[in-house]
Amino acid sequence: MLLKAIDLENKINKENFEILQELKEKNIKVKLLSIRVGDDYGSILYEKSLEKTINSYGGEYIKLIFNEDDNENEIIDQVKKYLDDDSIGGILLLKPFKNKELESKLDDIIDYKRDLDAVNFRSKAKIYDLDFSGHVPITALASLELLKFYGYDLTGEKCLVINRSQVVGIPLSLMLLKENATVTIAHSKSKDLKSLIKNNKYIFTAIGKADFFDSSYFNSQNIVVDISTNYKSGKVTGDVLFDDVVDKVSAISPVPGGVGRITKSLLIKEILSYYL
Ligand SMILES: Nc1nc(=O)c2c([nH]1)NC[C@@H]1CN(c3ccc(C(=O)N[C@@H](CCC(=O)O)C(=O)O)cc3)C=[N+]21
Repeated sequence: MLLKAIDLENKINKENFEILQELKEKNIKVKLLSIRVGDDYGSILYEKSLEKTINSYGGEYIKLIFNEDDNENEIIDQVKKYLDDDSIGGILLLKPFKNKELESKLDDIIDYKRDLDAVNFRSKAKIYDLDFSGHVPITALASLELLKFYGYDLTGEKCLVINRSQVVGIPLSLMLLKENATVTIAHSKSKDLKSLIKNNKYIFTAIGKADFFDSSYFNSQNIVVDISTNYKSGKVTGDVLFDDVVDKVSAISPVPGGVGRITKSLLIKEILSYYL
């Protein structure tokens, strides 16, 4: 089965437009601030996707872009200036980038209420507590929502998460735990990914290597959620060599047209809630 985004995306977008109508009546304009340091491909793609969407909502997209070697204090000062503007309903710090010290400082100046991807220490503490009532990392949420939309119940199921980042692997693993799944976390240094994949039913991958997993990795029980957006030969592609794998597995989400599209719609949903 193909776990495509379109029906769930339409459902979320419909709800979003209804909220937007309410906001328009109150003369409220939606404003999103994103911060990028460096030139990560997925981040640039996300920016383009968000820009189009925010514009279609008549909102405003404020995009801050810095180089990896820009002065750290200047970056922080610039960001702080925008944070004073409380007409901005959501703040997104795009990841990954190299400077971890700067990343951590930026994470924690983003205030909790507008912390769309739950990077601030208070947001993270709630997630650690398996309390997902505030903002949660949207890509992780999108992966889970896509499966739920197609009726999958993760209770007691073996799930393998191939990623250990703050915005994908860690929060997704905790969200899966909350769904009563049995979770294994793998990463770039994991040995024998093949047998790990064969020993699990649900495979969530965000290793960021274009077309890395061919059909030899999977069996007919696997349900594959491809979270990555990589670039290869002028095209957007996931971690899974889709054409080779699609007929072998039980279900797979495509890239593009899968998790990324849900992520974008859910981000809009999250930011709209600030203004209600
Ligand atoms: N803090 C943080 N949170 C993120 O969620 C995050 C991030 N940093 N850094 C970069 C990656 C990448 N990412 C995408 C989300 C949606 C699309 C998207 O809209 N994709 C569409 C369109 C792609 C196209 O233009 O073909 C699709 O897959 O169908 C792409 C990429 C979020 N990321």
